[in-house]
Amino acid sequence: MTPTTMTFFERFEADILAGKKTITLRDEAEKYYVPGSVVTVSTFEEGREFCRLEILSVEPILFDALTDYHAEQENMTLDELKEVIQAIYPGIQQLYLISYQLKGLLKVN
Ligand SMILES: CC(=O)Nc1ccn([C@H]2C[C@H](O)[C@@H](CO)O2)c(=O)n1
Repeated sequence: MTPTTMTFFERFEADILAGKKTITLRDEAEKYYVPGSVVTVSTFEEGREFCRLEILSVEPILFDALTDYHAEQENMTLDELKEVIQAIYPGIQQLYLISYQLKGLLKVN
């Protein structure tokens, strides 16, 4: 079944809404997103919905193949990006690069 939701750590919300963060790198468990589908995005911490994203592509990529270009799309340096990924997924090699575009903001209650 096509996933319809995605979570992000709250600290990345502003960058996503500003269009500064246009990819995310996830593990095996999140490789099932479907290009063309739209997902509702909420914060991991509180489950607060804040936007909708259209999934543009999902591609496998190895941790060791990450470059400055990927970091730029995450609005980070490559060192920062690698540190973030290792903190979330210790020791991971196989990642999935999910690119997306902002489809709409969700109203704050
Ligand atoms: C909250 C959750 O379930 N998982 C993740 C995994 C990754 N991210 C962010 C962190 C980096 O910007 C990229 C690369 O992994 O994606 C996230 O916000 N939440």
